[in-house]
Amino acid sequence: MWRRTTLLSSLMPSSKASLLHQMQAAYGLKIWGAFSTEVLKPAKGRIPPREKPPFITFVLGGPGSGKGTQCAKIVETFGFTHLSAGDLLRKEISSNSENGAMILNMIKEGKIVPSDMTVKLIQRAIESSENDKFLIDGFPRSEENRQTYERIVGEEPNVVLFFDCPEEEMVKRVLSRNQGRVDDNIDTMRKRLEVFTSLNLPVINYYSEKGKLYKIRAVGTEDEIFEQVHPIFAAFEVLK
Ligand SMILES: Nc1ncnc2c1ncn2[C@@H]1O[C@H](COP(=O)(O)OP(=O)(O)OP(=O)(O)O)[C@@H](O)[C@H]1O
Ligand SMILES: Nc1ccn([C@@H]2O[C@H](COP(=O)(O)O)[C@@H](O)[C@H]2O)c(=O)n1
Ligand SMILES: [Mg+2]
Repeated sequence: MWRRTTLLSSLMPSSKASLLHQMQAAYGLKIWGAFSTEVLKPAKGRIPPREKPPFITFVLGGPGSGKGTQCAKIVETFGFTHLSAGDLLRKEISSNSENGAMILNMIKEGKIVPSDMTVKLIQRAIESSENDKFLIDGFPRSEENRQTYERIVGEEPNVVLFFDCPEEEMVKRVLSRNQGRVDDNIDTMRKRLEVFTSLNLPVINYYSEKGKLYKIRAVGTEDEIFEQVHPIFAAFEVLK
């Protein structure tokens, strides 16, 4: 659903907007092309609509496996926009949103926040960016996350990275992270590891079966790990 339909309808005469809404209901929002020529001139300050879906990479791995660290390197080298699902949820807490208290409790417990909330935050962040390539870090964490994204956004990821790291190493990294996160303690870490095994591993297997998964051995120095990541994106740059 990269059609920015709310934005789109607000740029149209009301008769067209109403037609757009009827067609959205009838055709499940797959109608961007029909209206795209009408909105090529964006209003001042508005982001122009995309002509094609953005390039999406899901970045998976257990807590402390180094997803955020490697995403920063991919951003620097390949110009992606990094969207960490956890960071988007933490921002919701600090912006005093109505769901903030519930999200904070879920994060303290290492539990997965209701999928439609997370997907909408991701979708909003993508739609408000002019970039056409994104790293979605820490998502999908469960089959329900994955299916909700597909239902709401209507697209599949182009690539899925999996940072595969031994548990002892992940525990060591998280407990020495020192960034003041409420979930960086041994009790929550145990729960997060359980959630990773029971809910996230099935998603990783799903993408493996679909041939979309790139498994990275996430041990060694940050640069050594990035040496495995670099060729994946370099290949996609060549294909563009
Ligand atoms: N290769 C590495 N070797 C040692 N420490 C590392 C390595 N990569 C990252 N770290 C450190 O480990 C900690 C966790 O890394 P990072 O925040 O990138 O993990 P994450 O997968 O995003 O974790 P979370 O799911 O909890 O957000 C950080 O303090 C980071 O500096
Ligand atoms: N898809 C997601 C991602 C994260 N959460 C919650 O946020 C916590 C921290 O996530 P990090 O990726 O920053 O480690 C995580 O433990 C969950 O509580 C979520 O619900 N759904
Ligand atoms: Mg992270």
